Amino acid sequence: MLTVRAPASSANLGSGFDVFGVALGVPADVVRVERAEETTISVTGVGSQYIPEDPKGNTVGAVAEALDAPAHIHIDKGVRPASGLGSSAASAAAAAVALNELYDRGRSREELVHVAAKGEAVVSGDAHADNVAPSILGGFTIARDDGVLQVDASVKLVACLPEVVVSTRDARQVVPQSASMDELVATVGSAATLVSGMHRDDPELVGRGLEEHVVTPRRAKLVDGYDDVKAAAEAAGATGVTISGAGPSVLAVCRGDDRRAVASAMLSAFDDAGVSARAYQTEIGEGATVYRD
Ligand SMILES: Nc1ncnc2c1ncn2[C@@H]1O[C@H](COP(=O)(O)OP(=O)(O)O)[C@@H](O)[C@H]1O
Ligand SMILES: N[C@@H](CCOP(=O)(O)O)C(=O)O
Repeated sequence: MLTVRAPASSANLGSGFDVFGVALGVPADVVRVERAEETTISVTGVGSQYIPEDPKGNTVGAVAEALDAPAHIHIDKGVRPASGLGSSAASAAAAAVALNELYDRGRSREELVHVAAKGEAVVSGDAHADNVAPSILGGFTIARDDGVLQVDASVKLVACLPEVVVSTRDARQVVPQSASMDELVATVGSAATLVSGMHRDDPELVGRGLEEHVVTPRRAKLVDGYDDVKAAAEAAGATGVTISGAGPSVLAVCRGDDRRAVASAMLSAFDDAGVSARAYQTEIGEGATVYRD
């Protein structure tokens, strides 16, 4: 028997749609695996009533199949589903790391990113790796078709999760199929600024690098109160604000001391919009951790 904790993640970071991601210090999923003749799944924790236990509908089922590693898999959800905090990915990441160990498959962590991404295809229709990469490797990640780059960045964050549900599958429907050259140039400028900031642990550069005008404005319309929450976070000291993943969570980059004020301002702004929310005062964190029994 083996237990793995894999963290929530925030994908896109504005300018890195389907490419950038960061692991969050909290929250996290905890997955426990035990060898079995065939795969069975049980789920407890936050939002577990909305998560299928049929291996064909759960991200961890696809992971067990890809690794040819049948097991009883228990998922204790800390990351609410349909949150924009990589909930489905956290389970897939934890299962990939756990089953690789349990069956001694010898896959590297980079290889496991692609295994776990197969789980994401089950729920969103796309094997996007921008959540599973940070959940497995930790830090800031750049997921490309030809591999993953990882930076052990240290930046303070607030992730504010409103009590509304946005499914990644639905939020992918509003992504435009094309962008203008001006938009491309602006996005490249932001993405380069953000990567530079991650290498320097610089919240000013990372915050500026979140700016993006193609996908984010369309997704923002799916989150009641987004514009006011963003303005409130910036007024309280956030260096940049964007939609976390496909939403509805909103991510704010903070200087060290500002997290409490930023979290409180975001919660008040959601409240003014009639939306209950909770805020995680967190930071870029570690990847999946293995606990042996
Ligand atoms: N292990 C899992 N954890 C969370 N959600 C899962 C899991 N397996 C399947 N799902 C389904 O995935 C959907 C949530 O995933 P997604 O929309 O990508 O949200 P998130 O942004 O939080 O990852 C829900 O429909 C949920 O039932
Ligand atoms: N790149 C994906 C990321 C989805 O993240 P999630 O946390 O909302 O699952 C997208 O933007 O669709």
